[in-house]
Amino acid sequence: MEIFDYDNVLLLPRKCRVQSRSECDAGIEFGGRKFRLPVVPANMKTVVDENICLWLAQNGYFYVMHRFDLDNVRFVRRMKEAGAYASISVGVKPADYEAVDKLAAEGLVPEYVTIDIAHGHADTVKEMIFHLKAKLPGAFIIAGNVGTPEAVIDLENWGADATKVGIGPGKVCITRMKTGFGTGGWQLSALKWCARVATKPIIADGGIREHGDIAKSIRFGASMVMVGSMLAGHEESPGATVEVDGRLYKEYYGSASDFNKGQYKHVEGKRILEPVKGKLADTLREMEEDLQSSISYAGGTKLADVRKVNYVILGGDNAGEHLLM
Ligand SMILES: NC(=O)C1=CN([C@@H]2O[C@H](COP(=O)(O)OP(=O)(O)OC[C@H]3O[C@@H](n4cnc5c(N)ncnc54)[C@H](OP(=O)(O)O)[C@@H]3O)[C@@H](O)[C@H]2O)C=CC1
Ligand SMILES: Nc1nc2c(ncn2[C@@H]2O[C@H](COP(=O)(O)O)[C@@H](O)[C@H]2O)c(=O)[nH]1
Repeated sequence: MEIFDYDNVLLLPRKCRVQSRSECDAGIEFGGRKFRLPVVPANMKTVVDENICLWLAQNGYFYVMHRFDLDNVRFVRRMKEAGAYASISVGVKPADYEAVDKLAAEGLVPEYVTIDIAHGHADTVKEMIFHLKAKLPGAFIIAGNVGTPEAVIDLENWGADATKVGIGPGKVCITRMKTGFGTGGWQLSALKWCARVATKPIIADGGIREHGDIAKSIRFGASMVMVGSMLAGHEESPGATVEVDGRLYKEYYGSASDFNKGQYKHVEGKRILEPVKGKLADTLREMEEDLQSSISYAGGTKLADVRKVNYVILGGDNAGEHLLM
């Protein structure tokens, strides 16, 4: 198997077919809705909050609300009252089952439910998928996180409508160091490996450091890309603002960090400071423009055209050109 990652792959251009990049559509259909970008901010407490999720929904973006210290029933009700779609996260513990039951009892069916646990290739996820299918039929179920084709096949067979791939490539992740496991350092080739067997959409989760990494994720099989650090640290981001040597930063911490958990137990995440980088809307607009450029370099007019390009691997044992024959 070829092993590579975002920083040692480049995509190869094809003859341009547009007069202007504005002709290129970076939008994506996902779970029955069309979104402006194949990008979803990570469902983390320092990346999204209720107001950001509502803004994203009302402005044509996909979002997944986090599941920490949150009343999912109240959140779904608020989104519905605002005329927006609801997209929540759940875990696999008794409190998560209770929340699902309450939603069902009140007739509040979220359009999207993400089962979000560290080791998503698990019977606990299978049981939650079955429960969601029974109690909230019609919800689009995303399940993860996983990092192998076997896991993608199992989750799909258990009923997941999309899978989330990425164990440990995140910027505040320490899973690799703490456990010796994961896709950190080879996330892009793990995505390619998983996408070969997937029959439903994949969300590539973690490790995006540049806007161009979004196009690379699409090339190797992602339908959607989950982004944490690059979408944290904005003026409206929920993390606390910290001043260091006269410069402003926002905190960004892992969901499995002691900062999120409130205790030091099974910690697999850390806290960092992200320089404050303006408004979220401006970053998303720039991502869209950059993706439109990517599509034009691919010789296409739509996102799926990026899937057709050749690529090179720079340096290392797998270095070379890879042509689609
Ligand atoms: N993408 C990634 O690489 C990672 C992401 N995270 C994020 O951190 C957050 C917290 O995750 P998580 O700790 O799973 O959530 P929870 O604390 O809600 O735990 C979910 C359930 O899974 C169990 N569990 C957790 N890790 C493992 C494991 N390695 N093997 C077996 N069972 C496990 C827990 O039990 P118990 O605690 O008793 O073991 C619990 O029953 C999530 O948002 C998750 O996405 C965390 C780590 C890696
Ligand atoms: N191993 C851990 N992974 C975590 C934790 N909290 C979140 N995450 C994952 O990271 C991505 C975001 O990655 P980034 O590179 O874009 O910053 C997020 O979506 C989760 O999957 C954690 O505590 N430990």
